[in-house]
Amino acid sequence: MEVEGSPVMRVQSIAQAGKSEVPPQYIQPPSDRPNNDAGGKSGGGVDVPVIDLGEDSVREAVGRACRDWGAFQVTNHGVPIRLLDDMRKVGLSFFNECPMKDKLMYACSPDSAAAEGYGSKMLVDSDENHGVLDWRDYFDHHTLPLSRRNPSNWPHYPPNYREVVSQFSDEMNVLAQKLLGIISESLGLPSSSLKDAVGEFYQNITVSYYPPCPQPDLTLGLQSHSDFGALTLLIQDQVPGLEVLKDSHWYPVQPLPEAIVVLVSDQTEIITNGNYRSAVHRAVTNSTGARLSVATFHDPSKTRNISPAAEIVCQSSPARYREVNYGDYMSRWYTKGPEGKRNVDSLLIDP
Ligand SMILES: O=C(O)CCC(=O)C(=O)O
Ligand SMILES: [Fe+2]
Repeated sequence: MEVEGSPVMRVQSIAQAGKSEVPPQYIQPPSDRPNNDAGGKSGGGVDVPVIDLGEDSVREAVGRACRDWGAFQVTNHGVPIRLLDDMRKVGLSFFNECPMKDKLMYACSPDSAAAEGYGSKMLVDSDENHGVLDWRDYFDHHTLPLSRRNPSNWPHYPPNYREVVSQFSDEMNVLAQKLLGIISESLGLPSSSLKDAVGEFYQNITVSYYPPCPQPDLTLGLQSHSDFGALTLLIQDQVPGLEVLKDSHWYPVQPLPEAIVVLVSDQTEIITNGNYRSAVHRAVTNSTGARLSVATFHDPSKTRNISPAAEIVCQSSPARYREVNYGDYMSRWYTKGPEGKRNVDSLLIDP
């Protein structure tokens, strides 16, 4: 029965029906299609940097990557590789092995932003977003602070699912804190600067499942956007799909099973007064195999006001961004949609 609007379609069910064409709602306008960027991909051997966190010059390397890309991969990060593998494994089992009726027991409300559970549609319905759908299903978990973590809202299958997600959440929290410290130091700030500006982490973990798509040239797994929080950590499986925009070209992020992708997000751009800009990224689809990624978002609390750090703003470099309440910023993102643009630009004092 239809409750409100049209029922949510599960991309996995559409893919399993085996049609040679995707429904029209999934077809991107020509300007947003993946092959629009002819010749840009991996141009001249340029790649999203891979940084060994154990190396001596880590601050310089992180600073350069944040400035040039807003994105990098880290190795030697201290998170057990076994846990990365387990996280991918349980995520995949939920999508591949749970019958649809079980998955639907966890369906999240399509009418509220960032609701926990099984979803297929990122934005809330509104007149303001144009509504091409992503070729993706996902499961969103609220993981931190611990008062938000309720594992009984998460899949009961496979049996170790909840335990693995809890451990993964804790490890990502430690790594995100460490990275905010390094990023602060890379700007010549005390290591606690960014952490103090963000406050207690609100952490969400989204497992994204991109089924094979019969028309990868016309669709996107996830439309172009920058993440709206402070710092995103992402792991992917061996199937490529994540791309980062740099100088108007899209660069694939090479799957490295032991590495963790770091994406500078909008609040870090504001706090660093634009010294570091958030990474615009998207996911493309392919016709041969499903792809899985796990993104861990570290955000301020909704009540927090975010503005350029006092240590950075001085007479010679005045604030370039207006102060914003994080909760307001987030709800605007979910109604308006990213539309391939950086919403953070709307806060620029002198665009
Ligand atoms: O699947 C990916 O690699 C990208 C996921 C992502 O960007 C997101 O969930 O915000
Ligand atoms: Fe993202």
